[in-house]
Amino acid sequence: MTDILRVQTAVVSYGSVRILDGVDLRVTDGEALGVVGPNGAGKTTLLNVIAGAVATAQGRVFLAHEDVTRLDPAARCRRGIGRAFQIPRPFGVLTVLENVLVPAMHGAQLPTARAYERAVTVLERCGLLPLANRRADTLGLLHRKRLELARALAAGPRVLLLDEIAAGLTDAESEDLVDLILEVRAGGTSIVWIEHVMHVLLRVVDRLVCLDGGRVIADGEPRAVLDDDVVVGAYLGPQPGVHAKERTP
Ligand SMILES: Nc1ncnc2c1ncn2[C@@H]1O[C@H](COP(=O)(O)OP(=O)(O)OP(=O)(O)O)[C@@H](O)[C@H]1O
Repeated sequence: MTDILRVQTAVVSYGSVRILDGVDLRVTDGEALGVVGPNGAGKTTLLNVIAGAVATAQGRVFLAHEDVTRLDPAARCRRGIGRAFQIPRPFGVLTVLENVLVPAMHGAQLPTARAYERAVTVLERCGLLPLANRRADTLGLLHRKRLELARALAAGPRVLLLDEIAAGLTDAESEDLVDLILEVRAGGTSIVWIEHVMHVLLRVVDRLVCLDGGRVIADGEPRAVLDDDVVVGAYLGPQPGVHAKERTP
């Protein structure tokens, strides 16, 4: 299987504190990878390294065969790394449609007419077409999350990075979002998804990586990773017989 994304030996420090300590990560084309780990493990920092928002002091980031290590987030977005943030970041004064047009024109670099077509298709797919002319700052949380996803999709990502997008949603709303992400995945987009809501994550991902203290401590089949003693210990400390998944919300 071809790797669509590869991180080699990512190292990030803030002052004397090492946040990522030589992280290696591979995502094969079409794969959905979940990233878990206790608070402060370095998950968002890893996503920042992939997206280009934070530089790795060592190592490399590859998208397919291209070394993108020195590219900024906008250039990585144009090449196919899309991102949806935990806290949606729409342009509040723009309409829903305008919010999706921006990445279609500047991320996917489509000419205006095609950007409109892309925006309408994505809004329809995300269930937002009826709200196309609403100002983004008037939307409720689920719709803002959908818009966040729509903005990432409008850029036409080959790899979609998702950061705790189920946070704050009800179970029914999360299920709704999962159905949408499953559709995205079925369309061939690879996914790297950080999520604390484990039952939501498990509906989508093929593989889980667990980070702790800036290192990968487990990588494999999702249930096996969650049952791994090292992972259980990272979440709970030494409490034999209690599993990470029982403690995760
Ligand atoms: N810009 C920064 N300056 C200093 N420390 C930072 C910075 N960004 C992150 N950190 C620290 O790096 C560590 C890892 O943060 P990160 O957000 O990557 O963890 P995480 O695994 O995503 O955590 P959570 O699950 O709580 O979101 C934390 O201790 C955090 O406080």
